[in-house]
Amino acid sequence: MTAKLIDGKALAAKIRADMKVKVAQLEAEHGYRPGLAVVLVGENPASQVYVRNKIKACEEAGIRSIEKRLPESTSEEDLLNLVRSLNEDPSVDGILVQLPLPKHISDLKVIDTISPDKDVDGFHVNSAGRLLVGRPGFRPCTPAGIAEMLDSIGFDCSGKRAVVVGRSNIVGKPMALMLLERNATVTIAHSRTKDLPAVCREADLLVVAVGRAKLVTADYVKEGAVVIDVGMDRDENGKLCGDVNTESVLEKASYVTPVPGGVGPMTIAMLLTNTVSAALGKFGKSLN
Ligand SMILES: Nc1nc2c(c(=O)[nH]1)N[C@@H](CN(C=O)c1ccc(C(=O)N[C@@H](CCC(=O)O)C(=O)O)cc1)CN2
Ligand SMILES: [Mg+2]
Repeated sequence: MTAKLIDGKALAAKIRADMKVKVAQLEAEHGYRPGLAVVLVGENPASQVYVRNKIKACEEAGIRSIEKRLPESTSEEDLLNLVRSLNEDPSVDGILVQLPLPKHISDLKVIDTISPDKDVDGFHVNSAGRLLVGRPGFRPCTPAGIAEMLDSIGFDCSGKRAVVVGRSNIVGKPMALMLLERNATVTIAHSRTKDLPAVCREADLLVVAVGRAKLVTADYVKEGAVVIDVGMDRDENGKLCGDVNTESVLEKASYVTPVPGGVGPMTIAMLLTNTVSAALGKFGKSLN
């Protein structure tokens, strides 16, 4: 079998265009435009790129972005106070604090200070709990984007074997819960899993989010499986690549997501979706 690539860039562009329409409708009906606060602490080069792309995506969709750039030396208390002031600001619908934060700041404290109503990253313990018990709430953007990609190829999770490699709070764990919600039989594999290739070969759907360049080769893949690559790594030549050796896997999988141009752009599209959803909520409306 020769796999097809799932074009995340094109799907993200479509979702962003849909959000632009929703924003225009909201403005026409209520004279209100959604606002996203984007908080970046320090000068991590990758974070600067992601934040720039998020702000650009907001602009194109008609979402106001409220940029807050703080120096690396910012104290935890100052950052918490900024988040508290954004919580109180009625023109801010969503608050995004770009991760990773500097070492002297606790990610958890900052995330848990964000008002759950404005938690468009879906990282707050309230959002995580809602996902766990199947209640509506903000879903983390990367797994939500992957769910959209699966819908786009007509992949029905029900009864399928899904293996999620990686157990982070922002990708692996929420992804596993979202697949369970869609009635897949889900395994979470991680660095202590014995015989990882054999576990992965059980999967009809393989989601890899471990941060190890080109770890997954054809030997990990069942014939016809769908392979989702969440990695954002560098190969031996410093070139951007994922956790999946795409070339190797292409011969076995039915679908593979590329890096770049796969899951990454979907993460940003879903951030816009969550922000529009937060703003609609203010007017007693929802996206669907
Ligand atoms: N507050 C958050 N922090 C982080 C998140 C997040 O969702 N919220 N996720 C990642 C980084 N991230 C978004 O913030 C992100 C990473 C990558 C991409 C992306 O589009 N990648 C491109 C390639 C970009 C490049 O050339 O370097 C692609 O895959 O095509 C978007 C968003 C950690 N932090
Ligand atoms: Mg930290």
